[in-house]
Amino acid sequence: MQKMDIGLVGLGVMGENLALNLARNGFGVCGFDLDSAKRNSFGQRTQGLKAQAAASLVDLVASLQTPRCVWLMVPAGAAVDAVLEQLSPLLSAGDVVMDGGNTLYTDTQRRMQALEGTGIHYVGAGVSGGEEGALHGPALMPGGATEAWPRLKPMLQAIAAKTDGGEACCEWIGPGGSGHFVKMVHNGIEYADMQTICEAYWLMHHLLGMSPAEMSVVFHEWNQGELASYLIGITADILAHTDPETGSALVDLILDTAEQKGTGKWASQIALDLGVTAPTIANAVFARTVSGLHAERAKASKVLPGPAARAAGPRDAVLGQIKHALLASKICAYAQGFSLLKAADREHQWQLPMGTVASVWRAGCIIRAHLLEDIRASYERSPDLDNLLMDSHFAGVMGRCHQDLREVVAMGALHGVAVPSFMSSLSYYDAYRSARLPANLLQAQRDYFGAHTYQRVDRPGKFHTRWNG
Ligand SMILES: NC(=O)C1=CN([C@@H]2O[C@H](COP(=O)(O)OP(=O)(O)OC[C@H]3O[C@@H](n4cnc5c(N)ncnc54)[C@H](OP(=O)(O)O)[C@@H]3O)[C@@H](O)[C@H]2O)C=CC1
Ligand SMILES: O=C(CO)[C@H](O)[C@H](O)COP(=O)(O)O
Repeated sequence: MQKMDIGLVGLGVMGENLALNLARNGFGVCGFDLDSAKRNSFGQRTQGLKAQAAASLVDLVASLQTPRCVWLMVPAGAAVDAVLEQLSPLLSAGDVVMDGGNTLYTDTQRRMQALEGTGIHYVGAGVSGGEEGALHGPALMPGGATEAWPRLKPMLQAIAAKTDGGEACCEWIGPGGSGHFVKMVHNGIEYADMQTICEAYWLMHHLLGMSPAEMSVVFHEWNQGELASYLIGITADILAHTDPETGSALVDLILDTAEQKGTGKWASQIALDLGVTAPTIANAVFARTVSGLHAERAKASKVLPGPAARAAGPRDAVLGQIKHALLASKICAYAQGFSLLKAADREHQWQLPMGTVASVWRAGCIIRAHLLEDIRASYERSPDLDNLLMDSHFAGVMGRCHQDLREVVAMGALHGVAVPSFMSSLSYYDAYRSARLPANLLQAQRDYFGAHTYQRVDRPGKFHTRWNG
């Protein structure tokens, strides 16, 4: 029997579509899922293609050409460990295992260590693009055992999304857990991007009294210019969608409680661990957590005073300001994400290719956006850029947009509309561009109560003062 090129474990939303994508690109795929219904569905969907469903992991391994290549697309966490426990004894030195789930990068590092000495090449790959992307072209961010790359490269680059210039959105990221780290940062930016768009929508609703259909037209228009991105595009589609049963805009009927699987939280936690300032990303996570307090918020809305939102200025002028605020906030979120990459790179010595990361995110993934080409170009100009905001192009855009970001944050504050992402982006921007901050007073406070010492601006050394003596 003809051997297959790759085995795919986990035939859920992503796994089945990735397997189909591989098969359509001419690679032989053997799929396995614990759920027999999913195995049967896979068999049906791949009829006529070089693909088959295996009844067990043993059968899947037996179906593969050597050195074998197995792609895991099961839920992150315990399921990956469970699969590896059964799978690794069936494999030999030289075989490749790639986990494409949203795995915490330290788990990937732990699994790599556990496989040390077996000769199995372990890879942690970021995969983005959702169901559609998996089928038609995801962005792929593989990292881990470099020996695996020659084996994976032809398959992954064939199925990956392509930019308008035909470049595959899949490149080798680096060693260790770097592929999964990059995907986690992608998701942190995704959280920030989504929350900022939600705040723009909410301001249009409260301050301009716009209907979802009217907003859809605006988002559609914005999607033609420098804000062009997948998330702006799907927002335009969502706002135009009518519920067939009630005739209302479907978005108005959705419960305002956001769920999360953890990647944005990890990005924020790791930013704190690495001492990276990432408030737009962290506030996007907090915006989801406060949305979860549905019943409490309902009570508080009747007790806690605040201004009532009312009409704010001429529609076109306010929309122009919100558009600029969105762009400025988006740039701040990317700046924070790339700072996180830079800090992790320093910590782990991964030699992360920043321009390549931006390049891989240009198509296929959820944060794909017009602006990623500019980010790629800025890291090409200055690979060691301290902060994306310091690139001349982005400094110019911020110069053009920061005043409108201020106006929009002020509007939110004055009208009692919560805009945590806009606000934190502005504070991030203002803090970063301040040659002096009030941390001198903070150091004095620390020294006052805890004799923690401080440094002076006029002479070297560490100093302590008896402040109340
Ligand atoms: N959905 C998305 O847009 C994206 C998801 N991801 C990540 O990809 C991974 C998979 O996501 P997704 O496809 O959405 O998840 P699904 O839940 O749709 O699919 C996972 C599949 O794995 C199966 N499975 C679980 N344990 C095992 C096991 N031990 N052996 C074999 N199969 C198993 C599940 O079966 P059963 O249901 O019976 O448990 C299920 O069919 C996750 O880590 C996710 O975070 C990454 C990018 C985008
Ligand atoms: O990785 C993804 C996209 O890039 C997944 O869709 C992920 O599940 C989104 O995260 P969350 O469920 O926390 O919103």
